Amino acid sequence: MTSLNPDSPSDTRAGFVAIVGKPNVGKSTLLNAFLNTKVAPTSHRPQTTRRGVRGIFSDGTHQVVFVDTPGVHKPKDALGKYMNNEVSTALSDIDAMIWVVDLRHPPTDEDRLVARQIRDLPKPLFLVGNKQDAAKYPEEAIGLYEALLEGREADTTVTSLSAQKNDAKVTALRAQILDVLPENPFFFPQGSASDQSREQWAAEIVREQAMMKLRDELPYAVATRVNRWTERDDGLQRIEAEIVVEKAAHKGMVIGAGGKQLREIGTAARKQLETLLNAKVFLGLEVVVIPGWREDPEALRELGYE
Ligand SMILES: Nc1nc2c(ncn2[C@@H]2O[C@H](COP(=O)(O)OP(=O)(O)OP(=O)(O)O)[C@@H](O)[C@H]2O)c(=O)[nH]1
Repeated sequence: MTSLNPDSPSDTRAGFVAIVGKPNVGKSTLLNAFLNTKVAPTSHRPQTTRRGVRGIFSDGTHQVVFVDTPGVHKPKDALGKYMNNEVSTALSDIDAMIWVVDLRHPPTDEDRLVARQIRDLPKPLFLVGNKQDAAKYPEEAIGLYEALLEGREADTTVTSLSAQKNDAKVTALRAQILDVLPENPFFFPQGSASDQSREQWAAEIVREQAMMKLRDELPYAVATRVNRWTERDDGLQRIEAEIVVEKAAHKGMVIGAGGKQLREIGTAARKQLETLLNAKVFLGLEVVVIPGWREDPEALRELGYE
């Protein structure tokens, strides 16, 4: 890998670390906890993450580029295939990997799928048992996950924690990860937290809120994009965004009776954006139909899934 950042301090360690695991185990929550900020969307719904979002943590001498990945699952459509492909891509050129599992439950077939993908990769692995706060039998559970790595020869470190509580264990794990990074110049400037544009990031915040509020299959049939972002002299951030649905019938379902649901999504997203940007935000939201976008390669590309 070559340095993208000519201003890197000397004698540095830097590398890429993929965060993998089945849907809904807390990968994005862990990424946000490592960075103490929100770079990736999280929700109670599986498959919230669609792209390999990169979150960057730097101290004076180390830089780790975490690559959050969509949950590994059996794909049902072109979007699902793209999501699984993001995982394979993330694993293809990394310096270490984090496998996140949910300690509240024993392993499932999806966990076994992930274990098979990573077991023989000769890179340091951090097995993270997450949701310890809500697990009844965390020690038994982590043992079951460890057993799926039987035969693995490369370094494995096992930790149980609660990403949501973001306690000292998260900081300790981050320090252990920094320790295994190879000697490299920094890949990004010291202050960067993510490689996403602000528009991509804000679109993900809107999608997160839409996914939390919509029901049934609808959360999976929406995409979001920000088309315009202007800053007024008084600091107000004016963001124009679209919620994309697959069918005309879905449009009304997103908008809701009298526009109530769209207003709720917009208000929740605006509040998040205001907190995270520490600025007043005007968020304009429109719902548009791109028929069958989840199966349409061109539409997928246009929506940033390429
Ligand atoms: N109780 C508890 N819940 C957690 C913890 N970490 C994450 N969660 C919750 O688990 C859910 C899924 O979290 P995400 O971070 O979106 O999970 P993910 O693995 O990135 O999900 P995908 O997008 O499906 O791949 C959310 O409702 C989180 O609030 C934890 O430490 N304890």
